[in-house]
Amino acid sequence: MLLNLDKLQVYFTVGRSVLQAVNEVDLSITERTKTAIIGETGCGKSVLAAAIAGILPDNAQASGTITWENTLLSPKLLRTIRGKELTLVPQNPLGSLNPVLTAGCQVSETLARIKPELTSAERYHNTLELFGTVGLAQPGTVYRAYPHQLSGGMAQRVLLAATIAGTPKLVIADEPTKGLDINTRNQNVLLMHQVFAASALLLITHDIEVAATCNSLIVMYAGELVEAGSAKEVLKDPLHPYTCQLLHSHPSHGLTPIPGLPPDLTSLPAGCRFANRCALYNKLNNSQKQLCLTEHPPLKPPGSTTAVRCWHA
Ligand SMILES: Nc1ncnc2c1ncn2[C@@H]1O[C@H](COP(=O)(O)OP(=O)(O)OP(=O)(O)O)[C@@H](O)[C@H]1O
Ligand code: NI
Repeated sequence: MLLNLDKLQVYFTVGRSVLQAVNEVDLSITERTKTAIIGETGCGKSVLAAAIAGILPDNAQASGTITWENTLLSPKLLRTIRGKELTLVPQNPLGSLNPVLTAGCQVSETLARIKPELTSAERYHNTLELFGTVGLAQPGTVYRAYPHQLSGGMAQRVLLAATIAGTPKLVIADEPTKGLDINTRNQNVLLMHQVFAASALLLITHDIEVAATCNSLIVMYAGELVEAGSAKEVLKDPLHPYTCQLLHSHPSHGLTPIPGLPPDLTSLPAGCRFANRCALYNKLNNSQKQLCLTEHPPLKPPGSTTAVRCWHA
């Protein structure tokens, strides 16, 4: 097992209230698997990623256990693997590059940090090789180019070259396709799957088509996992009412918005967090509804490979 989360919990103290951003998340990621996380805005996707990468803000309090290759992921271990075996893909490629350094210099500097034993000639050579790996056609020209001379797509490739310099085992990408048109998005996703073929990928997205490119899919709602399973199965045959309604809110499935809003994370309901917006809830009898409103449903594997947090799914 590459990464394992056991009851990961993240709270924020905001003034006098406590905001439950991530609640008891259990999650396992094996080597080379591609996992997508989807869910509406504010459901805790980025906070979960930040907790794994150890970059939570100061007002966050985390609990639970994270293990990396079956060893407790201590701050010390995290310092040795971050930026190498565990890397993050930045959201805005052009903005993430230093405007006063050439593309080659930046990747070469990353290499110097990760592999201090390399000579500068070796770093130059390795950088050109990395540029080739990410599909940059004229590595020498790109090496000498400043960020403003690169297109968005080229900048993305330069950043990915820097990311694979450390031969990552896990790559976390938080909405890498945000704001891109469909063509660029498809190219980017394809490129990431090529470049990170040997790595595990945790891909946070709002985009169901992007999620469909992964093997596993995790659906989050109000800080919790509500459904987890194979991406193919979950997208074809969603079990949790939230997943069904989320998929139906997508343009390709009729654009039916989910009514209402997610609960306030500073005062969560005792029962199911989705009950007030749930289409299935409305079809239940009174005693079934009572269960939804009073008992918090556990995430249970209903016999198949998919796990669902719902009393009645
Ligand atoms: N530093 C912080 N202080 C207080 N609350 C925070 C902080 N960072 C995040 N939150 C809250 O934690 C919750 C989860 O936020 P998060 O950014 O993980 O959502 P998300 O699923 O990534 O949403 P989006 O899709 O919009 O990126 C939100 O309610 C957010 O307001
Ligand atoms: Ni986010």
